[in-house]
Amino acid sequence: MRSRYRVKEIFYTLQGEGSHAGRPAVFCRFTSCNLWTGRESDRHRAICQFCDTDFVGTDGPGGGRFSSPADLASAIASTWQGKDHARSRPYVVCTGGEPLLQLDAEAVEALHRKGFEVAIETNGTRPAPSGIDWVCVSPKAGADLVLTSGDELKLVFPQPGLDPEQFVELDFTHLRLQPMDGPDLPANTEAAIEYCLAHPQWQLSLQTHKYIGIR
Ligand SMILES: C[S@@+](CC[C@H](N)C(=O)[O-])C[C@H]1O[C@@H](n2cnc3c(N)ncnc32)[C@H](O)[C@@H]1O
Ligand SMILES: Nc1nc2[nH]cc(C(=O)O)c2c(=O)[nH]1
Ligand code: SF4
Ligand SMILES: [Mg+2]
Repeated sequence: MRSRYRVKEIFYTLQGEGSHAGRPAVFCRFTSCNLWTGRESDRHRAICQFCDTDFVGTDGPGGGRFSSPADLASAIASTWQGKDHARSRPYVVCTGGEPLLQLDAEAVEALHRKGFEVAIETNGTRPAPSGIDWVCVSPKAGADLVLTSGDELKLVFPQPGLDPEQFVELDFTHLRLQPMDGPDLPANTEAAIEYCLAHPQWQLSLQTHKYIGIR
């Protein structure tokens, strides 16, 4: 029980991506992923090779090991910096790494008790506990998708072997294409724009935090 949750970092910023872009949020980045070790020397043999994130260890700002749902929720609540207002609830985005290797119903309940609306960013390869308020699934080529419903499907584009068409009949409210960051970002952005213009059921998601220089 000493380390039920392993967390790389907890920080307060604006959600940069997807339908909630611009919304103030605490990000809780869980350590570890099932599609990459996180070591650069392993990237070429990973299932997911384009990851833009360091999720190894518990050494980031606010990171650590938390022994209970209440401890994790307290750390997240103490990172929220927004003033109380009737029009908004505190918002936490659980990400990683792959948060569904660790996030359980008890943690979600503890966050709700602290007054949080709970969102998740997941690769969709593991089932989600009940109670999460916003589920964003980002499928990865070569990984089986088990989470086939949610609020938002955010496809990193292009991914050889993944055609956006294969996701349109799934049970997601919003469909988003997010250009793959990396050396080909300009061309990937062009391609995503072209795809959305021709297939208006898809909307563009930009990683706005990278453009404005925040975390
Ligand atoms: C770092 S992942 C962590 C959450 C989860 N493991 C996942 O993949 O959804 C957070 C988001 O960043 C996206 N992402 C990761 N690398 C990216 C890249 N190079 N370009 C664009 N989006 C990327 C993921 O697809 C996901 O939507
Ligand atoms: N600002 C900001 N927005 C984000 N949306 C999803 C992120 C993630 O890494 O999961 C992320 C992130 O790392 N930073
Ligand atoms: S599944 Fe998510 S955290 Fe894991 S390597 Fe891919 S983008 Fe990174
Ligand atoms: Mg990120």
